[in-house]
Amino acid sequence: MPECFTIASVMNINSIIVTADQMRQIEGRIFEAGMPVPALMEKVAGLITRRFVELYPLFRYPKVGVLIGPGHNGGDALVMARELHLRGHIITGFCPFDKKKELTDCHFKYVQSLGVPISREIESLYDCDVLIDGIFGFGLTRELRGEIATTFERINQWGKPVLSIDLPSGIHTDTGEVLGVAIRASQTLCLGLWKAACFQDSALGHLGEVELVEFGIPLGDIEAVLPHPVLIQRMTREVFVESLPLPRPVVTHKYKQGHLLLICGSKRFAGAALLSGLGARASGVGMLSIAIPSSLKPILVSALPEALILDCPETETGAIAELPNIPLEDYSAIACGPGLSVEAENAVQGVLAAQSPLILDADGLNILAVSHTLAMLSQRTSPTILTPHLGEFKRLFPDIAPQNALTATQQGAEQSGTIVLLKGARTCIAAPHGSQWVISESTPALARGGSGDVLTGLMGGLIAQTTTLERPLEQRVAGAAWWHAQAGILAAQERTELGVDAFTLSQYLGRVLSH
Ligand SMILES: NC(=O)C1=CN([C@@H]2O[C@H](COP(=O)(O)OP(=O)(O)OC[C@H]3O[C@@H](n4cnc5c(N)ncnc54)[C@H](OP(=O)(O)O)[C@@H]3O)[C@@H](O)[C@H]2O)[C@@H](O)CC1
Ligand SMILES: Nc1ncnc2c1ncn2[C@@H]1O[C@H](COP(=O)(O)OP(=O)(O)O)[C@@H](O)[C@H]1O
Ligand SMILES: [K+]
Repeated sequence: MPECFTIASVMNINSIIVTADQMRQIEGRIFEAGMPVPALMEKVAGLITRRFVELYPLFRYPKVGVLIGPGHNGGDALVMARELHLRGHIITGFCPFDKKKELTDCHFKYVQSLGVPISREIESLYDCDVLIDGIFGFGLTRELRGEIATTFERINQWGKPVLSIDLPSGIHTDTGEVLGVAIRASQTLCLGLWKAACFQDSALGHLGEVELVEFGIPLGDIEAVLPHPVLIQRMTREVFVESLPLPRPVVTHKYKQGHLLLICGSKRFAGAALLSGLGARASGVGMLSIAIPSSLKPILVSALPEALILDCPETETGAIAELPNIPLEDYSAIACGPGLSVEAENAVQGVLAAQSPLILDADGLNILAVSHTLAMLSQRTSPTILTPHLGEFKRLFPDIAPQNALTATQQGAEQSGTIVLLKGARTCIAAPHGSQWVISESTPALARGGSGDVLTGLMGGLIAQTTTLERPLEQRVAGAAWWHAQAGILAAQERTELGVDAFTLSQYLGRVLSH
C-alpha cells in the first residue's frame, strides 16, 4: 500500500483541490444534513462582500456593475448587490436571463424592490468603476455562444477591474479551459475549496489575483467525498518545510548528507551543466559529483570547486560518449539530462540500470522518447522522476491529451510508472498511485532558458538527502518545484520580471529558506 495522505493528516483546507462534481457532492451533503441553502448563500456572499469592500473601497469605486447569472453564482452576486447598495455604493445590475433558479429569483426581486436598476443591456454598466462577475460559477457546463459570448467580449474590451465570484464566468471548473469566451477577471474569489481550474495554465490569463474564501466546510464532508488516496494538493510553505532535510543531525559527515550524481552538459550546452550544478549546490547536498564531457572540466571546476568532476569520453561533437566505469549504487540520487544533447544516448541508457532514485530531464527525456524506452522505466527497482515541459511531455506521451495538466500528469505517471512533473506557468506533479501536487504560485520571470536546469539540480540535491520526517518522494519533488518558483518570485520582486536570469535564480534559492 503506497503511503498516502488522509484529509485529517492534511488538515489544511487551503491545500485541497476539488472538481466541480466533488464540490457539488460536498455541498449536497451540507444541505442534506440540514443547512438551509439560503443561509449558506447569505454566509458566503457576506464573506465575499467583506472582501470586496477591502479591495474596492466606496470612495474610490462608488459605481459597481453586477453581472447576474441564472444559478446560485447569480444569487451570490445579488446578495452582494443588496449589501453594497445598503452600504452606499451605486449599483447597476445586468441580467439577460429570463429563467433563474428559485432562490436567485427571490433575491432578484428583492434587489429590484430596493430600487436597484437591473438591465438587459450591458452598455448600462459602461460607466461603472468595477464589475462583479456572478454569471456562472462551477455550474457552467456548455460552450458559450451568441449574445452572451458577445457580451463577455464587450466586457473584456472595457478593461475595467472585475471581481469574479468563484471563477471567471466561461472557465471550465476542472480543466480551466475557456468555454468559447470567458470573463477576464482582475480578482477571483474562489469559494470554499480550491477548484482545479485555478491552477491550470489555460485559465491563468483570466483569473487575475486568486484567493480562497473559506466558509467553514466540515472536514467530515470533504473526507466523505474525496477519494482515497487520490488527493490533489497545493504545495504550501508549511508542507515544503516538512520535506526539507532539516535539522541536520549534529553528528554527521558529508557522505551521510546525500551524494548526488549529475550527468549533464555537452560542448554546445555547457551552461546547462553549470546551472544544474548551482541548483544542486543550493540544496545543501553533502557531496556533488558531476559527469560531463571531459573538455568542460576546466569551466566546471572553476565555477563549482566543491564538486567532484567525472570527465567522460566525448563524441566528435562534444557530447558524453559513455559514462566512465563508476559504481552507480554509490549515489543516493542521480539527475541526468540538462544540456546532454541527443547524442548522449549511451549515458542515458547506462544510467537506467542504477539502483538509486533517478531524475530524467531535458535531453534525458528526448532520448527516452526517440529510443522508445519509456516502458522500461516501470521495471526500475528505484523511483524515476520525469520533469518535462509541455513539448517534452508531448514527445514522451503522444497518446495523452495535454490540455488538462492535472489529468495529463496523472495519466503519464500511470502509463510510465514514474513520478511526472509537468513544467509550466503552474507546475503539476503526479505519482503513479494517484497522489498529486500543484505549484500554485510562480512568475513568468522564470520563462527563460536555463531555469529548468536549476530545478533539476536542486531537486536532485534534495532527493539525495534523507529527511527527518520521511515523506513520499512526490512531496519532495513538489517541494523542490515550490522552492524554485518562490526563488523566482522573490528575485522578480527585487529585480522585476526581466531581472531573473537562471544564474540569478540559483542565487535566490538560499534566500527563500531564510525569508
Ligand atoms: N448553493 C449555495 O448556497 C452555494 C453556492 N455557491 C455558489 O453557487 C455557484 C454554483 O451555483 P449553480 O450550481 O447554480 O451554478 P452556476 O455556476 O450559478 O450556473 C448554473 C446555471 O447556469 C446555467 N448554464 C450553464 N451553462 C450555461 C450556458 N452555456 N448558457 C447559459 N446558461 C448556462 C445553468 O442552466 P442549465 O444548465 O440548468 O440550463 C444553471 O442555471 C457557485 O459557483 C457559487 O458561486 C457557493 O457560494 C457555495 C454556496
Ligand atoms: N510563464 C511561466 N510562469 C511560471 N513559471 C514558468 C513559466 N514559464 C516557465 N516557467 C518555469 O521555468 C522553468 C523552465 O524550464 P525548462 O522549460 O525546462 O527550461 P530550460 O530547459 O531552458 O532550463 C520551469 O520550471 C517552468 O515551470
Ligand atoms: K463567476
